[in-house]
Amino acid sequence: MSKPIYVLNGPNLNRLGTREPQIYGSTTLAEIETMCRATAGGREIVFRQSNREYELIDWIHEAIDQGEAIVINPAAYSFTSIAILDALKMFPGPIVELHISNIHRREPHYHKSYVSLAATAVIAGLGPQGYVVAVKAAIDLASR
Ligand SMILES: O=C(O)[C@]1(O)C[C@H](CCCOc2ccccc2)[C@@H](O)[C@H](O)C1
Repeated sequence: MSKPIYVLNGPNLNRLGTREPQIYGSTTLAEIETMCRATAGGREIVFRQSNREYELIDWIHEAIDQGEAIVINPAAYSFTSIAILDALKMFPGPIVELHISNIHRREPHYHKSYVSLAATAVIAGLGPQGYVVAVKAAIDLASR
């Protein structure tokens, strides 16, 4: 029995589809969750979002004990949170960092992600479909 893939989402992503569609598209986080579950090929997906740093850290700890891979869109915490980086460095399996937008083509404060220092792979700029690519990549990396 394989262990779940954790798909974790950081601050403000609960507002996807309501603002800035020119940057993030009009797909809601609930629709993205459905896309991820449809991609998982029967594997369990744990899909969560929080605006609280400590909650994301608690879920990373849960994944350390119970998960096979992590897909994470840390949102703005990518660029600020050493605490999330430290938690991810404890995770033994593959980590795919995911950003809907191409953060490297945006404002300079979005260019350096601490999370990338722990990520196996980084996907940025594919829009909401990037979550599907990230889940597929996580499953592949976990099977190697
Ligand atoms: O492109 C991404 O996925 C980001 O992680 C999204 C973050 C923003 C989270 C979503 O913020 C929203 C703002 C307005 C409407 C909907 C979402 C942003 O801070 C990162 O630089 C890139």
